[in-house]
Formats: sequence, structure tokens, C-alpha cells
Amino acid sequence: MTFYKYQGTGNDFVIVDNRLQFIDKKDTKRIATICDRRFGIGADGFILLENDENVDFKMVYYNADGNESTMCGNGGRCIVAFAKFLNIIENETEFIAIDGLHKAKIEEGLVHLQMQEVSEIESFDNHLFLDTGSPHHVELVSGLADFEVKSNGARIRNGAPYNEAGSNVNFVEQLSAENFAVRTYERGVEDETLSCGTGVTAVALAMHKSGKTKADKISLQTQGGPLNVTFSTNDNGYDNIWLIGPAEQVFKGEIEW
Ligand SMILES: N[C@@H](CCC[C@H](N)C(=O)O)C(=O)O
Repeated sequence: MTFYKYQGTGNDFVIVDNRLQFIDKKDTKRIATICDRRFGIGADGFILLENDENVDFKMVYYNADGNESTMCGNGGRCIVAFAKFLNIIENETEFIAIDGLHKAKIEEGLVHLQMQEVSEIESFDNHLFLDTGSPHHVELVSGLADFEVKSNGARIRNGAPYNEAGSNVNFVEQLSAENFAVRTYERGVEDETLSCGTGVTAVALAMHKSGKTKADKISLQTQGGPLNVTFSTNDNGYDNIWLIGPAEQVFKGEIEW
């Protein structure tokens, strides 16, 4: 099997062209081993690019634990760069993922990925919860650089109300009016990752909803580099939401499937 390794602000993925449908998608153990950083290639997620009847391609996303999961924003940006590499698209595309149709474009080396509209953001005393294609708990903390993301993230991800189904957990510190630092504990990786695309999208909307910012273009500093999120507001919530950042092919290799 030929595989490609991509990274988007340090969130890394093994991506395979599965247009000929040769991958056994039920082989959870194999996918988990491929993502294992010691016994495999190593990645936060495994992504298949497949044919679709109506749009340019289909994205199928698996977490590092080998289970198919909900939307991955950074993976979405990486698969757009991969589709361009395969000459399936030029600089604009529409593709389908588990949460529906996505538009995307490549401009000045950055991948702009349109996310689904968000109408519900739940606010609690010390956090917000919303779904940006994947579920996200968003909590402001102070001293983010020294914050224990893994232990606190695991406790929140596994505790009520999320329990077994879980949630991704984003810890946030405001840096200026429209600039936030974010560190994310990812469900299905069960660790902090260097960046989470649906996570920073959730943070941008949650910070706007809670009045921490009035901006509709928000910069998010992840451990793996900067991302931007832009959006519009409407009577129901947020639409025209775009996640913007780099996506890079790191290497290509061959392994036995
Ligand atoms: N890294 C992703 C999120 C991937 C899905 C997540 N781990 C989940 O299972 O909810 C991103 O960039 O959005």
C-alpha cells in the first residue's frame, strides 16, 4: 500500500488514496497500528480519499485508536492538499465528509475549509460546549503554557456529561482582542495533539458567543502554529465559517496493508 503523511499545524495524518476500495475499513487494529508512533508510521489520524458520485471526492476519517470518527478540520485541509497533489482538483473543490458537504479552496499556499453552520452553543459556569463537526468542550484557563492538558483533558473527556462517547477538550487563553492560544486534548487520540481544526473553530465561535471578542476573524495559536477562523452571524447562530491554515505533505511510503 502506498501511503502519504501530511501535517496541518502539527496535527498529522496518514492518508491513502482508496479510490479502488482496497482497504478493509473494519480492520480497526491495523489502522491503530499504522497510527502508533512506535509500532507503526505514527499519526493522530488515518484518512481515506474515496470516489463520490456527486462531488470531487469523499473523506473517511479514523482517529489514532483505529475507530472511524466525526469531522476532522485539519484532516479536511490536508485531504484537500492531497486531492490537488493527485490532480483530482485544482484550487477549488467540494467534497463530502461524515458531517456533510464542504467547500474548500487553496489560496497563497493556505487551505481554506468551509465548516458546517453552528446554531447551538451551550454556555455553562466555566465552559461552553458546541459541535463543529466534532464535539468540543471549551474552557478558559490562565497559565496555558504550563497547564496540565493531558490529565485535565482526560478527566473532562471521560467525566459527566460526556462519559464514554466523550468530547474533545480545548483549553484557551486570551492573548488580545481577537487572538487566542489553544491547547486541545483529542478524543480518540487520548492525548494532547499539537492542533485541532474543529477545536479552534469551536474556540473562535465560543469566544464570540461569550462576548470575549467582537471580531469575526479570529487568530488561534496552537502548539503547532497559527490558524485563522472567519465567520458570519445570523439569527440562528453562525454560518459562512472558514478554517484557514497550512497543510503539507511530509513524506510518502510503502507498507503491507
Ligand atoms: N484533529 C481533528 C479532530 C478529529 C476528531 C476528534 N478526535 C474526535 O473524534 O472528535 C481536527 O482537526 O478537527
